[in-house]
Amino acid sequence: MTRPDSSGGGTEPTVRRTTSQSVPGASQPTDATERTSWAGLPRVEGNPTNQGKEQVVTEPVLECKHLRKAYGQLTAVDDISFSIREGETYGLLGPNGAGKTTTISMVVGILARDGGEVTVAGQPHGVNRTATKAMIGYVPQDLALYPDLTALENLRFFGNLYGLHGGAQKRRVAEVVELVGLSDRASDRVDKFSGGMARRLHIAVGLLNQPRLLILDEPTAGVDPQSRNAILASVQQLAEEGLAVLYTTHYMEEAERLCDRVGIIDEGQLKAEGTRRELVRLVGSQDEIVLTTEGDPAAAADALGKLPEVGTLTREESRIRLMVGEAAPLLPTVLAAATGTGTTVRSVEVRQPNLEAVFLHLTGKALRD
Ligand SMILES: Nc1ncnc2c1ncn2[C@@H]1O[C@H](COP(=O)(O)OP(=O)(O)OP(=O)(O)O)[C@@H](O)[C@H]1O
Repeated sequence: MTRPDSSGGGTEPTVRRTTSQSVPGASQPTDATERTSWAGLPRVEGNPTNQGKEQVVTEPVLECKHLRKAYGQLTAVDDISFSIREGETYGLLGPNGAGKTTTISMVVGILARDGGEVTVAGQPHGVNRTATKAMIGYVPQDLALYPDLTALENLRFFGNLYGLHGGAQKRRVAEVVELVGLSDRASDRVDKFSGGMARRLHIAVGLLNQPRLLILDEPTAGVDPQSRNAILASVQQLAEEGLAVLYTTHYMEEAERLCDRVGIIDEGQLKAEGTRRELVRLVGSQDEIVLTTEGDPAAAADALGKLPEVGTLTREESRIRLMVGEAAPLLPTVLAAATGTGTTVRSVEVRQPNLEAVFLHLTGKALRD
């Protein structure tokens, strides 16, 4: 399922194509209301990118400008800029070796950058900046848990490192355990956990310090579908409650399901950035409607071909394929035209262009090459 975005409504796509394409800033919020966020911070309702989500008027929680990192002759990150606002989930989507981990390592402040700037909540951030690091929760790709301790013992250990003690620690540990859905396994040793449960605990550790920015590096790599769903649901909930989330993945489906905006990264460069709809517009693709009919498919195809909204139409026996702009609002018209000829429509399938197609378009290769 893809979350709605605010790029519809007949407006032109705002994706700019440059070396690194970007959608600047996104639209300004209109309906701001104060409330308290999950992180305990005052926040303003609203999200710059999603209709149906809340809009935000604060400055970006994270702003990266012209990040650059080379390993010897290899430029692993080449002039990458992006920003993330409160309540927004930003996905870095790219294949293995694209530069995702190098980028987020600089954002976290565990890798010195060769160039560029990072600000967290408006403050300069870097390897030696503890004040801004305290606002970040980082969940690295490799698990950093003690297998012979229970989940609770792990959380208490990391809580102590964060300076959380006594009642505050107890409350926070209970909150994060609940949030990742591990309350009933909290007293079990981690070496008894499935890979997915350990990943969820790993996220809980990253949340202990009530971060404003949560950074997750491929958190679903190698986990079972149930844990994957639990992880995605937790991340979604956290973003809804006000966290800014930076999420790297090479799974297109996750980027589509979870992220308000996606940056497509390849060979160290941000090739494009925007909402799913904005990115898909780059390809210029149309939705495809496939009807399986019974009765007189030729007559149905004839009637459908006369609809002004229908572009290319092809028919293979009882299957009729139509290329249209946006399929959803057109379905009643399409069905009425087909059945108006006395033809029965057995099934309707809508296929939308996806980020895989965008990636192919921008880089000339498949995401999973
Ligand atoms: N410490 C290092 N020394 C030398 N080269 C490195 C180092 N770390 C990463 N690289 C190289 O930099 C490039 C980007 O790597 P990076 O790990 O950032 O990619 P990634 O998109 O996170 O990939 P993955 O999904 O496999 O983690 C790759 O070519 C990688 O081999």
